[in-house]
Amino acid sequence: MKILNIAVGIIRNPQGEIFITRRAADAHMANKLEFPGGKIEAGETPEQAMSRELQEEVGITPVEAVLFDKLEYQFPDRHITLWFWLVERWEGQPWGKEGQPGEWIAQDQLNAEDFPPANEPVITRLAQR
Ligand SMILES: Nc1nc2c([nH]c(=O)n2[C@@H]2O[C@H](COP(=O)(O)OP(=O)(O)OP(=O)(O)O)[C@@H](O)[C@H]2O)c(=O)[nH]1
Ligand SMILES: [Mg+2]
Repeated sequence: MKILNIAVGIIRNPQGEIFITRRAADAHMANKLEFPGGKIEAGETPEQAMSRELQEEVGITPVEAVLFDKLEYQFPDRHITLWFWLVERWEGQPWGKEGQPGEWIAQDQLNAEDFPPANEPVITRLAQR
């Protein structure tokens, strides 16, 4: 059983839109929408991991991040702990730096079925506000 610790960023602009990317066709949860992020490496805090991943994947540097939620999820082959950081201040402009499509989506238009199942409580919370 794989144990994964993941930190992701919910990048939200003043219009209430969130920057979402699409997972690669050959990745776990292929073609699903996702919040940019990835595995927390040894010696990193969850916030440091999120910040590094946002620089690597979407080319921004978070200036401030607030923990939005922490969830556990059991897949058939892996157990994941997900840290969701709300990022409303950053430097740079997010884009799909690794070739992945990225787009701004109004948070009340987000659809839980488009994301990995672990994200469901977070999508529900975001869609309500
Ligand atoms: N990035 C991201 N991963 C998520 C989300 N929800 C979710 O269940 N996951 C799962 O968390 C894991 C994240 O892995 P990842 O592929 O982004 O990790 P990474 O960037 O370090 O990838 P790499 O090591 O292949 O370069 C995957 O198993 C993925 O399915 C999400 O919203 N964003
Ligand atoms: Mg990733």
